[in-house]
Order: sequence, then structure tokens, then C-alpha cells
Amino acid sequence: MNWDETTEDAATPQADRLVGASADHEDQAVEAALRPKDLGEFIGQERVREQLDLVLRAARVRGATADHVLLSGAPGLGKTTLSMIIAAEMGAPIRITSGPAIQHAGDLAAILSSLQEGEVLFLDEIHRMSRPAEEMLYMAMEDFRVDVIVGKGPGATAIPLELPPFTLVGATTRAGLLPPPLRDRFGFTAHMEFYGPPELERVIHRSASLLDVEIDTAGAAEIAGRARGTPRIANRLLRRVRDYAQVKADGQINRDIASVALGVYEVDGRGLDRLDRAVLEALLKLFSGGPVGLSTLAVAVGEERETVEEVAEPFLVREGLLARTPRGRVATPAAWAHLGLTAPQGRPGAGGQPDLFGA
Ligand SMILES: Nc1ncnc2c1ncn2[C@@H]1O[C@H](COP(=O)(O)OP(=O)(O)OP(=O)(O)O)[C@@H](O)[C@H]1O
Repeated sequence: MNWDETTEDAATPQADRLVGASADHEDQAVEAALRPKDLGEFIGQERVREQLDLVLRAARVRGATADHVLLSGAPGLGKTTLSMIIAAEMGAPIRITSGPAIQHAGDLAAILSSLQEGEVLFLDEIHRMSRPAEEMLYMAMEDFRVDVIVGKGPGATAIPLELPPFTLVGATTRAGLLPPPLRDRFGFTAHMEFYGPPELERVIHRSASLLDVEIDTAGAAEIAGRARGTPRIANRLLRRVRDYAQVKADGQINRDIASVALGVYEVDGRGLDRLDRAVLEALLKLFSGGPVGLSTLAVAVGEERETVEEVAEPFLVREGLLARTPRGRVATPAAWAHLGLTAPQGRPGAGGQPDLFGA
């Protein structure tokens, strides 16, 4: 396997959060050992797995290179893992790079021209590639050919370069940002969903056995419930709970150990961390559940607007704890219940009272 560049963005505000979905340095070091190696080992995402299995089998039967594959979904759901599985199932080598690493068409030409026949090219964050590189990719995907431009201005000439057949696996967290001509050139598109608790429990049991950690069913369920639907977070929480179990107990993980350990790390029963709870608490206690503007809410929790909007809110919205309305942020009845607070009369969540705020 060849790494052209790290695929993770360590500079995101999420990077140092225990429940952040982007990979931190420790994740990068440990993930290689935890990655499922074939489709049979890959947990969950049944529909994607079944469809991909057909695509790959058919290509093998034809003795051909597999169609280009687009994987979309949030960070940490297994896109890199699946790309490696595609290469393994096809018995092909894999090259890994990312959109931000390809700023010039020449960068892409250099990678494409060095691919071997049948190789899998994994392009993470494909939506962040530069325009000229993107246009070069169209031709490469369709005709296995690129035009390399030599010289500048009126004297520039295009030298056609034949490429060996290869499989592009593009990954994106923002499928909607891909221009249709690029999207259309993928033979198979898979959308990866967040994982349910039973699947995350299986991920945790599998990782625990690879890490040689003893964990019982209730302990795995406790961690799964706080892992925000994301295997990467489940694996990270497992490692923190293992640390706690080794230092404070006999190394074995059960429900109590998992619950106390994650309490120490301030990850609550639903997977909210300190920032998430600070936003919710401000919304409920200072603004009676809203509506309140994003800037005001950000000042109240002492954070940047962007941090509240991009780091805390997506999960709170997904969990049905906060709603973004045209009049501002509004807490849902579930938010009051989660923090154990009672909504003032007449607010959503005040039990049997009318919803006067249209949230
Ligand atoms: N279905 C799964 N079964 C078991 N483990 C999984 C599964 N999906 C992901 N994982 C584990 O979660 C971790 C993160 O997965 P991966 O790096 O593939 O995510 P990603 O979607 O590529 O993330 P990013 O978008 O940040 O690159 C890996 O350690 C991997 O082992």
C-alpha cells in the first residue's frame, strides 16, 4: 500500500475531542490493526456490503477491473476501510491520496501515470480537489487516458497518455458538493449510514478481542450507546475505558466500569461531551429553550460561532435535541428530558402544553 498523504485533517476543531469523528494521531496508529480485512469481517452496512459484493464478484468473473466506486458518509464510518477491502477482494494494490493533496492537474497526472494495471486509487475528500484536476479525472475515469499539457500559452501542446485500467474509489462526506459529471462517472455509489447500537457492539467486541481486552455484553452496550453511531468513536472510547479498567480495576470491562470511565472523560449516556452539554444547558437555562440566535448562543458558552455550529450542533440536531429554525436555535422536549430539567409552561417539552413557538 502506498500513502501519498495523510487523509485526516488534524486541524479541525474536532481533532482533540474524545467524541470527534475525525481521526487523531492515536487513531491513525491503532486503526490499521483494527480494520476489517474483507467484506465478511466488515460489520453492518448490509445493503452496501451486499451490492459491493456483487460488483466485485462480477468484475472477478469477467476478469476485469472493478467499476469506479463512490463512498459517501460521515467521517469514521469505514470509507477508508472499505476501499482497502475492495483492493484486497480484487487482489490489487492500493494507492491512497486525498483531494486537498491534488491541487494541480500535474499532481494527479503523476499519480495516474504511475498506477499499475488493476490498482485501486483511493481518493479521500474527493470534493476538495481543484477544478483542473477534476476535469483531468473525468477523462481518466472514462477513457483511461489523460492529456498532459506541455508548455504554456499559444505554444502549449496536449500529449495524450494512455493509462492502465484502474478502479477509482472516491470518498466524500459531502456527496451533494460533487459536480454531476464527476458523480455520473462512478459505476457504483454507496451511502454509508450511521451504525445502530447492535452493530457498534459487534465492532467493540471485535476490537476488544484484537486488543486482548476482556469485555462483557453489558460493557460493550454501554460504550456503544455513547459512540454516536460511529465505529471510530466506539474504538476510541473502548481504548479509554480499557485504560481505566487497567488502572482502577482488574482490566475487565463491564457496564459499571464503562459507565464510570466514560463519566471521567465527560462523555454522557447519550454520547454528548462537555461542549454539547454546555450548548444545551445555555439554551435551556439562559434562554428558556430558545429561540435564540447562533451568535448569542456562542457567546453564552464562550465559543466561536463556527465551533457551536459545526462541532456541537450537527450531533444535537441528529439526536433530536436541538432544532435550527428560521427564528433561531430551539431546544426540543427531548433536550429538557436529557438534562433532567422541566420546561417552563407553554414551551415545547412542558408536558401537555401547546407548542407556542412553532419549533
Ligand atoms: N464496518 C466496520 N466494522 C468494523 N470496524 C469498522 C467498520 N467501519 C469502520 N471501522 C473501524 O473504524 C475506524 C475508522 O474507519 P475508517 O478510517 O475506514 O473511516 P472513514 O470513513 O474512512 O473515516 P474518514 O472519513 O475520517 O477518513 C477503523 O479503525 C475501522 O477499523
